[in-house]
Amino acid sequence: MHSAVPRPATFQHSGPLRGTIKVPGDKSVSHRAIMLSALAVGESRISGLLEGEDVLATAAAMRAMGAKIERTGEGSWTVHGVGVGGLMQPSATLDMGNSGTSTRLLMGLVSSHRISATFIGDASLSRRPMGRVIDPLSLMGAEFTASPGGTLPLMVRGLVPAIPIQYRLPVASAQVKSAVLLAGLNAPGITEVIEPIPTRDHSERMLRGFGANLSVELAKDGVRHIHLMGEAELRPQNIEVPGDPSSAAFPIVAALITPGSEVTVTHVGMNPTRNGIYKMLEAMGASLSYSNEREVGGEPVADITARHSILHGIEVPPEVAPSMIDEFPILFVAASVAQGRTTTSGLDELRVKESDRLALMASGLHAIGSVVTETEDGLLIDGSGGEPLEGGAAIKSALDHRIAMSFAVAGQHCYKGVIVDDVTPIATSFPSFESMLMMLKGVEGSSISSDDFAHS
Ligand SMILES: O=C(O)C1=C[C@@H](OP(=O)(O)O)[C@@H](O)[C@H](O)C1
Ligand SMILES: C=C(OP(=O)(O)O)C(=O)O
Repeated sequence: MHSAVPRPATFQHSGPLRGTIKVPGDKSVSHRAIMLSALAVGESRISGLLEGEDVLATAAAMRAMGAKIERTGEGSWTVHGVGVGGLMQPSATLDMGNSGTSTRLLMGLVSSHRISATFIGDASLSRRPMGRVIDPLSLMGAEFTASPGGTLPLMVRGLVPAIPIQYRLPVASAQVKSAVLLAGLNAPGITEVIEPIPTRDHSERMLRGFGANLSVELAKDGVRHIHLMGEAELRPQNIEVPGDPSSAAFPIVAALITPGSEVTVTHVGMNPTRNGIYKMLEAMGASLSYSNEREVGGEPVADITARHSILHGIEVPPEVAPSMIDEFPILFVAASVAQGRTTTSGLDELRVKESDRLALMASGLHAIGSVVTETEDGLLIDGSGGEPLEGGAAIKSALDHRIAMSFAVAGQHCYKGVIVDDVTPIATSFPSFESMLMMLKGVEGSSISSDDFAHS
């Protein structure tokens, strides 16, 4: 897990950002690739895996439950699965670090195996609500002993045979959907998840790719019904993980707000359940172009070119939220330098991520001179109209990688730069973020720390 020693860094404005980069593999797809490979019978090969701390926590947990997982090269991994139903009793607690996805999806897997597991995590993860997965998994027969408020540390005891259920998601969450489906893999009969608001569908795509009997029916009212036949036998696969659209959003917004910039990010996942940020940036006037559109590992991908653009404020429709749920922090940065007001609502979920992202973005943007109003479920931002913000403030990243990266990008548009008090959380999802930013800025020696370039 990431070092307990905080590392501050200063991010200054620069000349144009230029270049072509590839961002690391998609975090959601990487977690699922490890988990499903570990449940297949035989050897799967994964390329382009995100080697960030969150995914490494998933890999360590699957190893502790019997899968053989090896790194064979940069981003290249082989996994010998144990078969659905074959997970073994872990001998120690499972440390999930900072990762909500690892925790919730693995709680699902353990729930339908004859094993028990204790999950622990860092201070941020230990505050996040697990009741949303405890509820359906209890209906499937698993037993839980959780900390007050349904938080970590918690213990799960699985049941075999688990009870297949029909479950309507009370919250738009791909993690809850996936936890139920993964538990359903080893339950006799059909597990059905009813999804009133669509969320990222990587689990559905990949389960089908591994040979599970899964169907999705779109009812007349637009509600998705996902059926999975349990006691599945998964066949090993070769999986290529697309680049993470959530990570790509940071260099893309940096290019959009920095005069003279042109940046291309290749091989970016363009799954329609994930690309809301790009749609909203375009609605704000962003110059984005897409090329080399193709399919990789069952997911659409494209190369995206972003050119500096005059952005204007918009009203973000709340129904777009699930398709860009992790991108609001960086959207707020774009909004803070746009012309006019950007309005967001329906974002209660942002309060239970790695941090309360509404509160932290509001206070941080205010501290660097942006005009922000925090509401119960969103932010209203009156942009600077392209003028740089004052900057100069020290921002708390609060164990939240996306807060750290958002303010690193905001530093690009501040007279006095931005100090991020701790950039170590960035390693959970985008370990090469700082060197990538320096490369685009044209700063020599991409391994020097951002403290160094701040004074160069
Ligand atoms: O299923 C996933 O891989 C994820 C789902 C989302 O969480 P919720 O399910 O809590 O919305 C997202 O915020 C997270 O980064 C990854
Ligand atoms: C919310 C996130 O991840 P997780 O829930 O897996 O911690 C994220 O990556 O922004």
